[in-house]
Amino acid sequence: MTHRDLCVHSSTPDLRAIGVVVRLGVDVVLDDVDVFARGGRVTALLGPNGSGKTTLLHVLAGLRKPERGTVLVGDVAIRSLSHRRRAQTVALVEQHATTTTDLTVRQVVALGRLPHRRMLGGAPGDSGADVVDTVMDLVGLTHLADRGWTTLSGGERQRAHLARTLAQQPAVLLLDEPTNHLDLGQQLRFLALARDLGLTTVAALHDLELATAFCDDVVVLNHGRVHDQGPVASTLTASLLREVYHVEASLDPHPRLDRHHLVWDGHVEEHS
Ligand SMILES: Nc1ncnc2c1ncn2[C@@H]1O[C@H](COP(=O)(O)OP(=O)(O)OP(=O)(O)O)[C@@H](O)[C@H]1O
Repeated sequence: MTHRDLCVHSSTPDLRAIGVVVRLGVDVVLDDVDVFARGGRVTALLGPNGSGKTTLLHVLAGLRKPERGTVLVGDVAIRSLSHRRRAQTVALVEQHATTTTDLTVRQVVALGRLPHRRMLGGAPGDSGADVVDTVMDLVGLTHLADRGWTTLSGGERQRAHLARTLAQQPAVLLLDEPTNHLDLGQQLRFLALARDLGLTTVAALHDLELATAFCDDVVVLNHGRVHDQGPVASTLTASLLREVYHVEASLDPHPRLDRHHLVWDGHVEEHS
């Protein structure tokens, strides 16, 4: 089994948020948000701290019901699906996912198979052992399969959470700051893997260089609104970076590679 065999869906659907409004306490945290993530592509979800990225990912995953608006996977409203069907369709790797358990790494990854097991009638159905083996190999954790979960380092846990999520075999993969515990090599491997899977992927990232290198499109949030969205290089303009991040920077053509890279002139505005 290879990573290509992991996709059990006949097509990779587009993901759309339409007119999403979320209020937390008295604050409107997402304000009439429209997002389009094209099927099979990797979309970076960018924006300053507190701009609404995690909240939007929870809405996209169907975990949070917006006050207004809807999320469509293909032409199906995500919240119209049963929990089980939703888990087979969309999977979220959380930013601060914690699992305190006595389980081994392999058992934690195997939890991702639960939405695919037959719940009634006694027949265990597909145990998905080959899927679990494949995803553990993909994230480079096979050698730690029998280790206790609590003995893993932060980066190893992050990779195991990705493996558990991939074991769900979703069509849509949502990642909340997936590289924050990873060393440089693991960051590059992780995002290359996410790209190569060919799923509809939305990844909240703070590292604009990684977003530029690995993502096709970007959605930029600011104060709970979509500031702009579209292909990476044409969307992350110097004026957007100034307005949203208050830095003097631009995406310039890379001198050696066939892509853009971030150039920052060293100036940064003080907090007002
Ligand atoms: N339970 C809550 N009650 C009130 N405000 C909340 C609540 N949870 C989150 N917020 C606020 O909602 C806003 C959006 O938070 P969110 O976590 O979605 O932002 P983010 O873009 O993911 O931030 P970061 O980059 O720092 O992780 C923030 O201003 C946050 O303080």
